[in-house]
Amino acid sequence: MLTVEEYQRRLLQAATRLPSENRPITEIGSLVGAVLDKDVRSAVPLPGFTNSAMDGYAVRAADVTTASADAPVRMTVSDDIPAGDTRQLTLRPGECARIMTGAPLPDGADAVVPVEITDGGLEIVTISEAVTAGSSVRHRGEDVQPGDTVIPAGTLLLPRHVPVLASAGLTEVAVVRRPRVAVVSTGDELLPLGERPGHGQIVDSNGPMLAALVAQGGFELAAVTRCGDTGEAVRAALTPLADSADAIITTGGVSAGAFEPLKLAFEGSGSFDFVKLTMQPGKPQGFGIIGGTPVFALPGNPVSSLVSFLVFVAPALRAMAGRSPEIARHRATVGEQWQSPPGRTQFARVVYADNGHVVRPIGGQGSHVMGGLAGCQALAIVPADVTSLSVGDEVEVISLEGLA
Ligand SMILES: Nc1nc2c(c(=O)[nH]1)N[C@H]1C(S)=C(S)[C@@H](COP(=O)(O)OP(=O)(O)OC[C@H]3O[C@@H](n4cnc5c(N)ncnc54)[C@H](O)[C@@H]3O)O[C@H]1N2
Ligand code: MOO
Repeated sequence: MLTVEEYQRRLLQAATRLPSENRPITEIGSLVGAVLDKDVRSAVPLPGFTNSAMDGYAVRAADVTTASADAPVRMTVSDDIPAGDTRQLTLRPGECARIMTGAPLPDGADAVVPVEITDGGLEIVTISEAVTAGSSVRHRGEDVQPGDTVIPAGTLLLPRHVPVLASAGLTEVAVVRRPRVAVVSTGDELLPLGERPGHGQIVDSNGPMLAALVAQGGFELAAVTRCGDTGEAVRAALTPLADSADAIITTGGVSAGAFEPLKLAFEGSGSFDFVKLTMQPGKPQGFGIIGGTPVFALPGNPVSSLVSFLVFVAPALRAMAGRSPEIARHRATVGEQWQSPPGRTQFARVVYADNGHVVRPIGGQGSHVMGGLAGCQALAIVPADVTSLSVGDEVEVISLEGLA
């Protein structure tokens, strides 16, 4: 038997980072979740032009230094400058221009008087407070200079990176290609979604669940298919996918039964290993390489498949995508006691209390319990040498509430 950590290391060794690809900036939405392969340097200054930070009046600060509530300054309003105004304007001495947030400051102006300290006049405006030079002005290049690195290589692109990426004057971005993942459910008992199972049959739920986990993890789906319980059926399903996908995930057919199709297809081939792990759920696992493509053969029980994906497959896919392999964990306090099997790392289904600081087990830890799976919010990781959790103990937890 191997430990969880030993098996994780074995799979990570086989997970090589995928090559870089240049993607057009117009596909920026689909770049979120990818890792930058090269520094992003801005081609332009940001802001690109000096502009107003407030709705108000563009002025020379020197013209309003005496303005106060008791002695307001009255000025001629020479122009209206909305955002998007592309004219090159110059302010004449003694005049001001009504200006909106984000509109280009006219030459000659060096401050903006917010509309709130004026009477809002359209032809003549009365200003009742002084402003200093530079006030409410955003200067060209004050945020970013051309050539500045705005996002370093190795960064996982998130929504917060999008504004600067969109504005940096680039046409392409180099990112590590994200793995295209094929999902294959094995089992003669499986029916497609929407069909009503007869006696001995079930709907394939692992396929759609893994497809959702792949998408949630930020990877691409190459295919979601099913195949029957023979070695030939498995080989016929997997061989073409090895060409079109960067990784294949199968479920079922890896334990000790008389008809274990993954084992029938690949055991003894030299390219596949079937192992038992000191974990619960997720004990039987297989891993192999077909035509250069890694194949993660997960156990068929739905809970075992989900846990195996998070613990073994997600880290490997993340490494292929150039990301750090570890998926996020946090610590929580046990709020209700439970038992864990001796000699096994248990991934216990728990629910949160106290904003995620406290976890409680949910009833039914069987690997087939789909209702219980739907009801849990997190997996608590109980080390192999711990058999009993008591109220107040600390455990590490993988949240199932957010994105992986
Ligand atoms: N004699 C032994 N029996 C079993 C052992 C063992 O060590 N010795 N291990 C048990 C454990 S632990 C697990 S986990 C399962 C793993 O079994 P397989 O990976 O071979 O999976 P199957 O037998 O094909 O299916 C198990 C179970 O899951 C259901 N299933 C399968 N695929 C799907 C799917 N796509 N969607 C929904 N449900 C699925 C299947 O109908 C079975 O009920 O083996 C134990 N047995
Ligand atoms: O290890 Mo199996 O995955 O317990 O049900």
